[in-house]
Amino acid sequence: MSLSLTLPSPAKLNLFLHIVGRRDDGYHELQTVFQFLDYGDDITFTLTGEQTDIRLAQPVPGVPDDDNLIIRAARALAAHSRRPLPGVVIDIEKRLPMGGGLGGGSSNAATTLLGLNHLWQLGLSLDQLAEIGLGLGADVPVFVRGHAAFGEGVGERLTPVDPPEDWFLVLKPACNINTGKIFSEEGLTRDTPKIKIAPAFEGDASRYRNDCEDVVRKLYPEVHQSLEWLSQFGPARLTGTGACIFGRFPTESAARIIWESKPSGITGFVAKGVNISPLHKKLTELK
Ligand SMILES: C[C@](O)(CO)[C@H](O)COP(=O)(O)OP(=O)(O)OC[C@H]1O[C@@H](n2ccc(N)nc2=O)[C@H](O)[C@@H]1O
Ligand SMILES: Nc1ncnc2c1ncn2[C@@H]1O[C@H](COP(=O)(O)OP(=O)(O)OP(=O)(O)O)[C@@H](O)[C@H]1O
Repeated sequence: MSLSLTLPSPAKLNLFLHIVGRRDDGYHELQTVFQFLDYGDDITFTLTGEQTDIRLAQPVPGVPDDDNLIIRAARALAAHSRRPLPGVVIDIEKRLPMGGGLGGGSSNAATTLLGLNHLWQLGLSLDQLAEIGLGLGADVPVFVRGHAAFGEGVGERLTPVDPPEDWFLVLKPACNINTGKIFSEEGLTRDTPKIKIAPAFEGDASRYRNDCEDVVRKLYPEVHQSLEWLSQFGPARLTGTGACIFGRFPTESAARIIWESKPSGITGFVAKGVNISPLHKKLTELK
């Protein structure tokens, strides 16, 4: 077995996001479809001689190591296994914007859980890893399970779905949005009627929407302007609580033509929507 392993940590999109209620603990009940993108961070795990010494090769700017979801995931897994384990140095190549609604931190946690389960040869099931992941964040379980899904509850009740694997243009308006702030806004829609069954196909833009969008447009003019610009070319939507927005295109070249004409000052990327996570594809190849 190799002592070093590099694994993808992909982005997710919320193809739609409905807020259907609020739990007693204040958390919002959602209905959403998660699809992965073939674009994200890369994480390299290198085993060291020292016993259960878990550290980052370099910090993620703005995130103290003890708060980093990579470190928290590795420690949670080590605590669960309750035995001495080889130390590990973890190096991340960050491409996903933070606080963008692309689930970067949650994806990093899931890649760490699956990567170290493999390298440490713990043999935990996806169910066990998803449960550990849920303790780290509501978006972690879908990244652990690795299949596009209709998510309910706070996103932990997952039903696999297969939306079309189209191309997306993802734009990051020049602002950062705090998820907690959006969920605490008074004007947020919280009573969208529940969909009874997992949508077989998310193609009808008028039936499904992102309930955070109106509030985010009002608070962040940059997001409003980007949505107005992108919606000239077809339906444009917010992912998660933003700030990233996306448009869907049938081909890569169609998405790239629009990307070339984007207004200055906006960053972003073109990526393919995929129903099997690139993380799981890579792990299957290793077996
Ligand atoms: C919006 C989504 O990205 C959709 O996929 C996720 O539900 C966000 O999940 P997450 O990143 O794990 O969210 P956190 O960063 O833990 O949430 C920050 C804060 O947002 C609020 N929050 C979050 C998720 C949720 N379903 N209801 C909430 O009310 C809570 O006050 C929480 O303390
Ligand atoms: N490894 C990590 N990568 C990115 N952010 C991290 C990481 N560990 C902890 N964080 C913290 O998590 C916060 C949210 O980051 P993340 O990239 O997951 O946001 P997001 O894309 O909006 O996610 P979501 O869609 O789940 O709301 C960051 O602002 C940062 O403080």
